[in-house]
Amino acid sequence: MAMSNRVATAPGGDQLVSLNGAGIRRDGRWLVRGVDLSIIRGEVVTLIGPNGAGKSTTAKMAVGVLKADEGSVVRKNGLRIGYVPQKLSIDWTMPLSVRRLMRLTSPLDNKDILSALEATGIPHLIDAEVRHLSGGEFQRALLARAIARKPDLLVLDEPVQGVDFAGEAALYALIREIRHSTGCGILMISHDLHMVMAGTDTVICLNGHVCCRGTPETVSQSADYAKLFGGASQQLAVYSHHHDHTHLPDGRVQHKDGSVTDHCHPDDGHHHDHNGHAHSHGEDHHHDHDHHHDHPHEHAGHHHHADAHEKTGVNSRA
Ligand SMILES: Nc1ncnc2c1ncn2[C@@H]1O[C@H](COP(=O)(O)OP(=O)(O)OP(=O)(O)O)[C@@H](O)[C@H]1O
Repeated sequence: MAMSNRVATAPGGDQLVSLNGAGIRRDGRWLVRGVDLSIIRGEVVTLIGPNGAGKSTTAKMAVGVLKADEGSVVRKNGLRIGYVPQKLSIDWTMPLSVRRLMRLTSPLDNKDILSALEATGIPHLIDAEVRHLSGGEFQRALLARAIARKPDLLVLDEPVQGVDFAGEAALYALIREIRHSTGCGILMISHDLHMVMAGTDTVICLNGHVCCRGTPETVSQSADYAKLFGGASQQLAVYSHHHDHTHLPDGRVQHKDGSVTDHCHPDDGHHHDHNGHAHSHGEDHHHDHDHHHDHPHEHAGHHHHADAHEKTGVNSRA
């Protein structure tokens, strides 16, 4: 039986949002239930879980787009939230510039718009048509829109969908950098397990309920996690041990000693592609980078473009 959502009172300490036994019920079925989670300033919490596990539903409860049918959701008074939803509904027949997209959900002056676009690496696209953006550029624009509000809490629902491999790494690096420079808390949903592990404090594994939680290391060793993710869980440990360089938004590579080069070093830790297989540097990896610099529309991942646009549009609640 659904209980009423308790009136929000400010959580203690530095807690930005806290869900306690929160659940959403639709058409006589619990989409997700019994979710306990809280996020403090500077913390990155990542939700993982299979399709339909209730990750987006949980994010929407945290943001306030959905009201919990059971349990409570408490947001800090005056909390500013930057939200990148998984799906947006944009009318693609209407002309819409990046600048206007940024202003749809909050009043922003040109300076704020430009500095957010600079942070996500696409200031040159400020007057570009949104429908002409590549998948990765579109995600960067959405992220810029979310950070331009100078949020205390960033909620990112699959922020790298449709983004090619090099762009994915760069966007995750950017998200980590935003956390460090602003001290905001981040609630993130991701399917890219190996990618998020490096930048996550707490992982919550959902499957209609919280299946397991803890540090990335604890969760990756949990039996429940292994059951849900099978083989992918094995490859994760390999990645986290070998991650020693970061891809910057402009495609260059920052090494653990702080130096920046155009490409990876031959002895850099290996990445994994989407199947979790390591690939050799100097082959497809260089290829990715060259394309990243010169032909942003010809990325290996460009086939996601239409899909990303189909799945995403503007959500006025963001
Ligand atoms: N308004 C709704 N009415 C009925 N069912 C819904 C509604 N919204 C979501 N669902 C169902 O709730 C379940 C959880 O959806 P949710 O979008 O939260 O999953 P998810 O973990 O984010 O999945 P994915 O990884 O595929 O994005 C799904 O089975 C979905 O079909």
